[in-house]
Amino acid sequence: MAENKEKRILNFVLQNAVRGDPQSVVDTIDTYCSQKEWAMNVGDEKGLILDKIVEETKPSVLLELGTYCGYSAVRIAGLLKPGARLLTIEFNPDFVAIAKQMIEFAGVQDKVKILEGPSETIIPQLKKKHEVDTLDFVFLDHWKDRYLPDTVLLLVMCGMQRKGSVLLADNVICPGAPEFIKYIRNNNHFKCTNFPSHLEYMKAKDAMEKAVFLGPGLESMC
Ligand SMILES: O=C(NC/C=C/[C@H]1O[C@@H](Sc2ccncc2)[C@H](O)[C@@H]1O)c1cc([N+](=O)[O-])cc(O)c1O
Ligand SMILES: [Mg+2]
Repeated sequence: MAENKEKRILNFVLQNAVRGDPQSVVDTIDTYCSQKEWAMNVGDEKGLILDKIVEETKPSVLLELGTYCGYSAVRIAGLLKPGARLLTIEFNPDFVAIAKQMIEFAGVQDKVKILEGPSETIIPQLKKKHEVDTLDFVFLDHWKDRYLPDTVLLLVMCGMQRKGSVLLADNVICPGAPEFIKYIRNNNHFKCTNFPSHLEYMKAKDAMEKAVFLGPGLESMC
């Protein structure tokens, strides 16, 4: 495979991080991407917001959309209680290969399963093929124009959101996900909170949006 930025990030981790230590892998990626080559990891500043929300949610079954190099999968997995599992969807096979090695080096392969393919195909398979009943936590960090359709897909699939399920979306300012924000903030089945921050490794403003599902309510969602 051609040498590319993602391969260089992985090699930097393999040569500089501590095997089996998720925090070391995360810190090493942050060092590389803040000093050598920018990359679209959630990063250290927004990563702390992600950590806090994962820790307070105490999730057992989690879904991530957009694995990329595996930075947030490793970061999240390092916080999970025994038996909790993270499914992460990635459709670019090159990124799947990088993320797989990143996750294995960090020693969290027993907590993380990469599902290769586009979210619109994989989400409808979660229940039957991947034995998902409901999701406790969903991290949206893939193509920004997929945030809304995939959120609706998760809802429509019934039972994919139990009362108290948490959706956390990266980049709601930069690059932005305006249709998703408009929908989720006007949907009275969700309680939304915005977390202002900055674009990873940059000074530009960004934010994350947390949306807690309040349950289907009278007019059932299913
Ligand atoms: O574009 C961004 N993220 C898109 C991420 C995309 C990731 O998800 C899949 S797409 C997919 C599609 C369907 N199903 C699964 C994965 C891609 O192969 C990539 O691994 C982004 C851009 C900036 N930025 O500053 O430009 C900053 C960020 O934090 C970002 O997350
Ligand atoms: Mg992002």
